Amino acid sequence: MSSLKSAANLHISANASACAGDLCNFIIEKSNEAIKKNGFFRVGLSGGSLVKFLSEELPKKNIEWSKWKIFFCDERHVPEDHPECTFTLYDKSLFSKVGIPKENVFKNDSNLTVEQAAERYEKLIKEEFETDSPRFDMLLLGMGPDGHTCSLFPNHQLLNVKDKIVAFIKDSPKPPPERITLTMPILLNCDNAVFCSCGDGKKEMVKEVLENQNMDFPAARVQPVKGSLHWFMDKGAAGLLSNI
Ligand SMILES: O=C(O)[C@H](O)[C@@H](O)[C@H](O)[C@H](O)COP(=O)(O)O
Repeated sequence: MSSLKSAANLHISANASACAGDLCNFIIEKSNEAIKKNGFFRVGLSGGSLVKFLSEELPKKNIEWSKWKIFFCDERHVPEDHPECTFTLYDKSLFSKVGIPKENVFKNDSNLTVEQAAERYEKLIKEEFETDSPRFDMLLLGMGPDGHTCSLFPNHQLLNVKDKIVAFIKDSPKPPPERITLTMPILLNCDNAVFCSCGDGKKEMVKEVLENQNMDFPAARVQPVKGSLHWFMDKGAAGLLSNI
């Protein structure tokens, strides 16, 4: 089996700021391709450090925001005024600045139970994509120090969910505990799975995932079947990779 590192497109920048710039240039290139082909760019965003990277760089770019349809790869199931709500973090630092139409951002409904919220979000995605097997143009992913991505954590039964597009978790090892998340089959059925991981603190896990392809770690399992895999990193996160 070829290593994931050889299958992935590696983009290694000098530092996190350069990585954010390279990532956003790539996102715009792919968004323009998707808009030209389908009229829209349908993208899933993760939380964490990605919020800062995208919010710092994307407002500087010339983007047809009315052609973007934004979903969340995962979302903490908390009220919108909660400091950990990924939608609100993006809304304050990005959406409110670029004037993306509100109807183009598909957010969680925290007034429901987490079970109901997952069901609602799955229905929303199926309706928007007009199919029961939606294929995102791009999923923007982070990787935690434990190798999780979205809200798919190591040794968690959620990793094996195959009959759902969106699932819920009530015992997330990364707080807050209740979240909704895209499932692995959706991550594998997208045109571009794009990880962004920066900082020395990620280098051991980056090696485990990309070089050792240790499938205990969810991020190692993300290799789109008919799509492309991209890893945007700074030198710190890529520090233990050989022959790069
Ligand atoms: O909402 C979340 O918590 C994220 O979606 C989560 O999956 C994140 O992407 C990773 O934890 C990496 O986060 P960092 O990039 O901040 O390390």
